[in-house]
Amino acid sequence: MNKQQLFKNIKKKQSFLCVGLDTDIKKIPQHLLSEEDPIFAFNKAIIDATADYCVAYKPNLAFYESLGVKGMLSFEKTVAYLRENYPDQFIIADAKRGDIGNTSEMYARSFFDHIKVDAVTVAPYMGEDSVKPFLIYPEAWVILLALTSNKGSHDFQLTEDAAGERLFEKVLKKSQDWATDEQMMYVVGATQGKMFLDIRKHAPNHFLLVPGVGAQGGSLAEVAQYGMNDQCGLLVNSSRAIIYADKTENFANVAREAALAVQREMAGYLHDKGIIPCKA
Ligand SMILES: O=C(O)c1cc(=O)[nH]c(=O)n1[C@@H]1O[C@H](COP(=O)(O)O)[C@@H](O)[C@H]1O
Repeated sequence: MNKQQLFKNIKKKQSFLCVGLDTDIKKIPQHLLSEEDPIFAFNKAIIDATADYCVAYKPNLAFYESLGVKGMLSFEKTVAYLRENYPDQFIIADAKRGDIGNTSEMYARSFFDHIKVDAVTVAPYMGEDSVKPFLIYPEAWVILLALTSNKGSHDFQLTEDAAGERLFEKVLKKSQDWATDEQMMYVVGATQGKMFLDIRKHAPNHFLLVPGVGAQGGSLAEVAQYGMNDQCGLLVNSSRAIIYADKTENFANVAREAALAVQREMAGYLHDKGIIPCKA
């Protein structure tokens, strides 16, 4: 999916919500455990319930890999289900990959040739040749970690060189030699508040993947205030606060309500920015 299509979907749905499919076998409702593939059954129910209110899904590979081969099958089935039934959804494999070029080529092949997602999260630490193999696929996106949502983001990302430039700023600047805003996005944590202003100084037009609202306490209002650009430029992820909003047999309906509440708030911000004509 290209940038224009993504923006079109955002306007149509009046939403820039990405639902995170961080599906933990220990957290899904008990009654699903008798299903042949409980993880897929859970994902399918969550997707069917929330698809009206979001534009993207982000399965995090850790949750699938932790179950071995069975987990990877659930992951592949989930992506295939989205592709077939919700082709307008942007699919992000949250894998935080990146290795020497020869190995990154294999990661890229797995996500873009084999599984066919729209985007993969990539760590910038190993530099250009670790990122470029992901960029040879047309309409495939790299989402590069820039300023993450966790406490540890201070350890390296916020450190300054002698000239006062912070590491995440170097990442933003240097990576723009590798790809344009038609193929690269950046991860910026919702917990970073006013730092979005600094991000936008270096990347005014890029889409940002913003995790950290909901369970991590980041403010959607601040993200919209400091991070939104004229084409929205934001995909805000929420995982636990939506998918585990309820643990009973009614879980999918409650997840739908949780997604709807976020979508309504987002519609307000899109309206305030003049991106959509009227409040939902
Ligand atoms: O790359 C990510 O998606 C990511 C980056 C980051 O800085 N912080 C962050 O929380 N994430 C991921 O976003 C999701 C957040 O989940 P919740 O806190 O449950 O909404 C998890 O899959 C995290 O691994």
